[in-house]
Amino acid sequence: MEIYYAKSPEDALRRMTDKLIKIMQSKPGLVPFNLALSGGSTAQRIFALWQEEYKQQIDWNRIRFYWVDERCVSPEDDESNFKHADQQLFRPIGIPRTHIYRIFGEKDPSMEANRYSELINQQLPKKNGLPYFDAIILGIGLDGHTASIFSSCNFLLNDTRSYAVAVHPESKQLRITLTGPVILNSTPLLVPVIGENKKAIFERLLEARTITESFPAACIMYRAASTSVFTDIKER
Ligand SMILES: O=C1O[C@H](COP(=O)(O)O)[C@@H](O)[C@H](O)[C@H]1O
Repeated sequence: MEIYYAKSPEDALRRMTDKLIKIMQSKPGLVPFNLALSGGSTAQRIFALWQEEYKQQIDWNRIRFYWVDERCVSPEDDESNFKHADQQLFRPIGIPRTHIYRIFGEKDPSMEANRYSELINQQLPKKNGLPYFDAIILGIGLDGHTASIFSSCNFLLNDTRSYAVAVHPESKQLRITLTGPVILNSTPLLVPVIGENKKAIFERLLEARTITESFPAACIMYRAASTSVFTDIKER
């Protein structure tokens, strides 16, 4: 796991974006470039930055957009991961709708997890017998979850399905999440860890010498072949 320390949240996100651009440039013939997005507040800051500063710098037309997770709500709901990407990125940049593969959070969760698993099985190339994304932007929650794999549903770290239903441990909100095997098959993982409120979990991540399944983000980030963390938290 490599860690890039930046002096501000925006700088950390710029470094992450520059890395993404380099990854894309290192595979010039690779069309489409399949990118899985996360949701939450960090993703919203990324979309705002991309819209403001990267409109001309990213080869948007090559990218096909997928999600690592979605909340089981309608696409108009403020909780929808798709809604924020759509409002802050896709519409302002003018991404063709055919390049966007959203998870239908408004549909029956189990059926939708199966449909989306099937979709990525058909759309994505495979290695090790599993589909893979060309890059994943992966978040880390304050409680150590990643995607929507919480410690209370850590069996999803080893689930054989590509996407499955998860339950938020406190709100009980249903989620659809990418599972561990496909995340680990899809490196590089680009992990933004932004803001003072992430300091405690970031330090726990750095100290997590023994990877326990009660800390899903550590399980994924230490096991992945390539994880790059971008943070504005000061180096100790
Ligand atoms: O619930 C979620 O949380 C994580 C972290 O989000 P953030 O608000 O702390 O940036 C996110 O990566 C995930 O996609 C999202 O659904």
